[in-house]
Order: sequence, then structure tokens, then C-alpha cells
Amino acid sequence: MTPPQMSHSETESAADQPDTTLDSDIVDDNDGSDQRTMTDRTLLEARNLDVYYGDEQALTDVDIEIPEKQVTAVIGPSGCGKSTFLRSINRMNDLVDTARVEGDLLFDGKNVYDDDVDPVALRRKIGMVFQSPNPFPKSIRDNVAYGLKVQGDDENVDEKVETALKRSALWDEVEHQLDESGLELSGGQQQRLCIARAIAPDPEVILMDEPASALDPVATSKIEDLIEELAKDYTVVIVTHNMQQAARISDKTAVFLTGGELVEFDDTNKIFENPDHQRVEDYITGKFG
Ligand SMILES: Nc1ncnc2c1ncn2[C@@H]1O[C@H](COP(=O)(O)OP(=O)(O)OP(=O)(O)O)[C@@H](O)[C@H]1O
Repeated sequence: MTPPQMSHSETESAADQPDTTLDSDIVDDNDGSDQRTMTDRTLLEARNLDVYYGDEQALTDVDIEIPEKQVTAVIGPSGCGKSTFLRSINRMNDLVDTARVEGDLLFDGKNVYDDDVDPVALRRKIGMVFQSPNPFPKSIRDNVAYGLKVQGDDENVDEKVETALKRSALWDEVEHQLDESGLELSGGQQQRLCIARAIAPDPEVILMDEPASALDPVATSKIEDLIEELAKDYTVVIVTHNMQQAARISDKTAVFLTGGELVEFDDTNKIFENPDHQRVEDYITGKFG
């Protein structure tokens, strides 16, 4: 079951909380070069992570180390906890009353569930893009500027909006209509607008929950190209039902199976060509799920 999408008002109220800077020593090493600077440095790590909704356990003892500036795909059958895992990374599960988290979720070595972490500051560092494009009923410019304004960042807004729209491969299509409504764009353009909104505050991680599942093949292909491009500068974690998509665009793949168990996590080629676990092979080859 896919949990309900957050409404705009929920998003705004989450983002309107007081802003403090996350305790983090991450250095912005984006030099703007076109070369993919893949490293195996761990940026996100779950240790013995359990997530419950009331009495129901959605994630069971998850251990994973997600490398920076790579694309990590999260796959598995419906209800296995993929979205729950994604939402535990930037504490979106905080917005679900019954959700409870145990264990550690480290972002650059800092547990995001520590008392001194402000979820709003965290979500600035770890942005999110949802399944259905959800632009605000505002102009294209204001949609992208929204994340900046919430943080009180009102310097060089136009420049930052332009940069975000260029990075999300939308600028060329909208540069002459920035004051028109974001809702008038096509579905694929709306999703790239949401990606621009997520990257405007210059996060380090972008979480994507089936970002292309509502799009046609051409728009999907553009989003896939964009995701590969984004991984030059950002760490991308993407939930997808589409195994071909995971195989095409990801460097690492995490396979969750029923019960919220992370069964295997490895290089994408290894997972798709020679997984260690029979259950993973059965899932990949379509024997179930
Ligand atoms: N808000 C919620 N309240 C209660 N239970 C929930 C909630 N969200 C998810 N669950 C339950 O947690 C389990 C994992 O759900 P989750 O949405 O994370 O799985 P998923 O793998 O992303 O599924 P899908 O592929 O269908 O989107 C399921 O049993 C689901 O019913």
C-alpha cells in the first residue's frame, strides 16, 4: 500500500517550523565539472533500523550504507517498506502519528533522530520528490523559490531559481514563462519543476519515491536522464517498481522483501546478474512480487 501523499498544507506546515542548521561537517565539493565524481564514502547509514506503524512492523532490522553521489535504487514487492525506508531518511514519517522508529539513521555520521536535529533543517539537506508531480498553484518562479523563502533565504533568488531550473533540465522550456502557473506545465515538466523545487535549497541528498510512475515513456526517459545527471552533484535514493529502470539508472540496488527486511544490497549489476539470495533472484526474474 502506498501511504497517502502529503497535501500542500502538510508540506507547508512541516516546512514552516523554526529553522536551525543541522549539525554536520559536510563540505560542498561541487566544482561544477561534468565528470562524475563517484566515491564510496558513506553518506547515509541505517543501523538496526526498525519502523512500526502502531503494532505493525514495516521495517525490520535494516542495515545499509548508502554511498554519496551515486544513485541507489530501492526495489521490492508492494508493501515491503520501500516508501517507509525512504521517508525514515528525512523524517517524513514524523508526520504519521502512529509511526515509531528504533535504531539509528545516520546522515554523514549524525543520527537524524537525535533530539538536537531540526527536521526542517534536515529536509533542506535531504530533499524529496513524490510519485505524482505536486507543484503548488503558484508561478513557476514561486514554486522553485518556495524552499528558499521558507528558510529566509531571499538573496539572489532569481539566480538560484535559474540554476535550479537548469539543473533540472527545465530552464530551456520555461525561461520565457516564469510567471505562468506551474500547473499549466505537462506532467513531465511538472515533475522536473518539483525536482527544481527540491534542489533549489542546495540539498546533499534527493529522495525520489517512484518519480516517473505517473509519466509517459518520453517524460520518463527525460527524468531518468536527469537522475543520472543529478548524481554528479547529489546523492540520489530512488524507490521504483520498475526493475528495468533500476537496472538502467542506478549504481547500487537495495532489495526489500516482505516483512520490511532488506535482503540484499550491492552493485546494481551484481543484483541483476548474480544475486547472492535465491529470493532476490526469484523476485528479479518475476517469480513473485
Ligand atoms: N501511514 C501508514 N499507516 C499505517 N500503516 C502504513 C502506513 N504507511 C505504510 N504502512 C504499512 O507499512 C507497510 C510498508 O508500506 P510501504 O508503503 O512503506 O511499502 P512500499 O514497499 O513502499 O509499498 P508500495 O510499493 O505498494 O508503495 C505496509 O504494510 C503498509 O500497509
